[in-house]
Amino acid sequence: MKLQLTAPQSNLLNSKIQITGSKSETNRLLLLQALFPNLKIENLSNSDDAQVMQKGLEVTNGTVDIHHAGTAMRFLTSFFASQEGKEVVLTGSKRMKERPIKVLVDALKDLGAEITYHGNEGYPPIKIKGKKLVKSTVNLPANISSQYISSLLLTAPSLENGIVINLVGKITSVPYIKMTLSLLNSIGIRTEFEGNQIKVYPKNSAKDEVLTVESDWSAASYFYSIVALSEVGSEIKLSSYKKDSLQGDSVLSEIYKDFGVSTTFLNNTIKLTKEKDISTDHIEVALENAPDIAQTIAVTCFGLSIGCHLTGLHTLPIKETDRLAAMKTELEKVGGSVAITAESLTLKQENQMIPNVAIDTYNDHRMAMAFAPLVLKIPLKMNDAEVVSKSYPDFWSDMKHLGIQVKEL
Ligand SMILES: O=C(O)C1=C[C@@H](OP(=O)(O)O)[C@@H](O)[C@H](O)C1
Ligand SMILES: C=C(OP(=O)(O)O)C(=O)O
Repeated sequence: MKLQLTAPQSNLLNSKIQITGSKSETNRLLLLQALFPNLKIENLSNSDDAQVMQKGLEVTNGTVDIHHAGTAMRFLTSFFASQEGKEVVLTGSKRMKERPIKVLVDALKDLGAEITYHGNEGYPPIKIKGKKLVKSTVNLPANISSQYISSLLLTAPSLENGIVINLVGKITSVPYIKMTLSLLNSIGIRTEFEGNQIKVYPKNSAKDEVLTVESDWSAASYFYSIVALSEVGSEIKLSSYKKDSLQGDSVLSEIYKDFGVSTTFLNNTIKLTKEKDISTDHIEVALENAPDIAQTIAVTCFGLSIGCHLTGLHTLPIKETDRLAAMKTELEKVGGSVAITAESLTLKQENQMIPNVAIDTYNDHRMAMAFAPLVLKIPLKMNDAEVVSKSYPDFWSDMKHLGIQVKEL
């Protein structure tokens, strides 16, 4: 599906959007619910990634295809490795077969798991024969993806001896690890995280809890960008959010202050307001704790005609696409000048913007959603716009709700 995007005819005022549940929280809670069936979950994400996770958890034998869902691939690996009697092949999209999983497979094998590669060594597809895992101490490189760590932590309470993970190297995407631990704690599982060591204690049952998933903060980032690129006085309300979020991407409310956007918490709703025009021509942001909002911030800066230097982006090359390369290509198509390294992106301050460019989305939902707000400055075309369903299936209808003109070509 190719879309033509055109700016709203009048100012965005007082729109209110209900955002789907966090896909990160949802996929964790779905796994915990498979281990502890008395758990009830509300406000589940309606994303493709949550659906493949839900379906995957029901399989006992055969092939599980998780498409593009990194969390499902990683979380299900530990789950199936520890499920005696189940035997599955975990596979995914062409890109998933390029996303590394060796660190996690090695750790699980150290714990006694039986996992073999069906394609390239170190990458999906993998064949897993579930076994009772009784060893509990493992070392794991922590600088590639936090999902490997969360995967082990989520399955750990169901292991006879729990788990002790010694993290090696700099720990990346730390808020996602803390989210996993908080969710374990909320159902009564004991955990410890001190220095480079994490422990999860075993547990046979969980509290009879109803857990409500907070709406997705990464999805909120596109609205922060829209407000930042709008006239002073514009506002959008989003629900359902809370001040003490488990999601690291809630740091948006701080970061976007620099773009003149304020955040007001009103019960479970956040109101984003464009308070003032930006007064700087360059911004620096370290994003090792919030990698999923890097694309949004880069496009906001381009749209505001300011330069930026974004760091801590070393995980971006192994996400849905090589996001650093994709951002450089697409920002340069609309007139930007971008330099990338293995862990950073630098956008030069530039005033030119080329209208009506067709943005390529590289099977990456965040390429489509990060570029969409630029419509406030120039009309755009979006190739393969359906990619958004990976995390946010209602994205385009919510854009229309704001008054953005979205036409299928
Ligand atoms: O655990 C999670 O839910 C996630 C962790 C992050 O991945 P990395 O730890 O690989 O950076 C993030 O990019 C991803 O979208 C979701
Ligand atoms: C990186 C992402 O997802 P995953 O790794 O779960 O595919 C994302 O949603 O930006």
